[in-house]
Amino acid sequence: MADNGEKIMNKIVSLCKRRGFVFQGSEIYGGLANTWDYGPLGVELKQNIKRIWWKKVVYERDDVVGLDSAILMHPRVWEASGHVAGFNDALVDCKQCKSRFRADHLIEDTLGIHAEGKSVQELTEIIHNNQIKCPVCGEVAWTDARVFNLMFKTHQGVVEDSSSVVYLRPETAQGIFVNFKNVLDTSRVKLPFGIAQIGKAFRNEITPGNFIFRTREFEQMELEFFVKPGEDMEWFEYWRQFTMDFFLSLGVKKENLRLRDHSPEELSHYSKATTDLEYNFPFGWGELWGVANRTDYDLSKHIEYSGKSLTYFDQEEKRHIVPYVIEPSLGVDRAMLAILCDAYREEEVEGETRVVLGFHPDVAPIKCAVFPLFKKEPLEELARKIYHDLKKCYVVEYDNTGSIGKRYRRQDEIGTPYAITVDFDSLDDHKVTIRNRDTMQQDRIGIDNIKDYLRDKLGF
Ligand SMILES: Nc1ncnc2c1ncn2[C@@H]1O[C@H](COP(=O)(O)OP(=O)(O)OP(=O)(O)O)[C@@H](O)[C@H]1O
Repeated sequence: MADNGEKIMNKIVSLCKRRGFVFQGSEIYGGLANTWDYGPLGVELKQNIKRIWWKKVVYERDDVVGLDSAILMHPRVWEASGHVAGFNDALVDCKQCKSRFRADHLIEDTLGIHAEGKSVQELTEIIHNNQIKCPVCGEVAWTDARVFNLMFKTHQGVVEDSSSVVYLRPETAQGIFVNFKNVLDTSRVKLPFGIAQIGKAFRNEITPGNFIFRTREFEQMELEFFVKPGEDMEWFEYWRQFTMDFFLSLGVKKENLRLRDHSPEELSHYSKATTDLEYNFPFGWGELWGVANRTDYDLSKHIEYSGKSLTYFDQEEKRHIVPYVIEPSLGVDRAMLAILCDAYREEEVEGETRVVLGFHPDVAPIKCAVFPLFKKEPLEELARKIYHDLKKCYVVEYDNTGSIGKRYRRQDEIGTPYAITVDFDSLDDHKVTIRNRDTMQQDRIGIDNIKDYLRDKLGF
């Protein structure tokens, strides 16, 4: 990571901890490596991201329905999907310092070439032929690359034998495929249609890191969009563009987003075309949202393994078909990190640095703050009344400690778009001062107009 990128990441991580966005997991026990807990503001930010995604992908459309399937599934699901045999990453160890790396990442980071999808033999050769140095100790002393299955295995019930093995799902998608028929039979959906789901996924990543970018437990927002074969590439293009538009609509800067198409060698075994929406994180470009044309691979495999008919009767053609599927898959935690990184800025104001999270109002954890100018009655009484009244519509915070300047800074730092100050004049003229986070401009408005004002400015 470039020095500046590392500095910015450190600032974001420390802000997240200091203000209650993200805490180290199990911190009082020394922490469990690469686990993170979302604090009071983090959970709001995360919920907002999920709610916006659900609104855009499910509620605003008439061709997508929702689902919430179980994390633990029949082990045959993962045999059918190819995860038991093939959900592997290749790892290499440095014999000198014992550091462990994901082979494709080691190659990408040191040689700058994409190595995803290459065989262990190919990865081993590239590492040896290029005499890649260990990023930790600088030696060239690698083991051969070897595969490692990323699924977490556990046991269901009291007997721990091979018949009780279950996996923590490594993606939410398979829960959708196995419910394809249930949804078809109960929802009167017609092709093209999608099934959306938000939920936890688990991968025993070889090298987790970069804060909440890569963890072993994370959340996904996945859509499986079923289409007629032959219409798949059209829909692939549609969802590819959707991903970019989604983040632009949340105010994420265009120059920090790019769509990267996978080369034929990089494509997963099930995919006809894949594009990643990538974000320019402080540590470099990274995948945010993967869009894959999974063809009829998954449904066909489940037909084969379950013996059940997972077909769709095409009324026009009067025949059963196995639909193709386009999958846009977005990580909640990565989306949150991208939004945090994009929103973070430092500005010089009157000789002081102010830190701002310039969140789009839709994602901002707190929409408005209410301050009494002084900690005194009847100022507080009026301020509290305004606060309680606003709470019925928005997530609002009340703050009566420190100077007004300090209180503004505290709200800037957590991305609150508006702050209202109740002063002595408010008692007579029934007006308050409302201040915009970004322009720092202040308007004097009637107390009765606060809700209209906010609705107009926030857009909801
Ligand atoms: N370990 C993880 N931690 C956090 N989010 C993840 C993780 N793995 C995947 N995701 C999220 O789920 C989305 C879809 O998963 P997908 O299987 O396409 O990822 P992937 O290609 O394996 O990711 P990567 O190449 O970064 O390992 C990703 O775009 C990402 O946002």
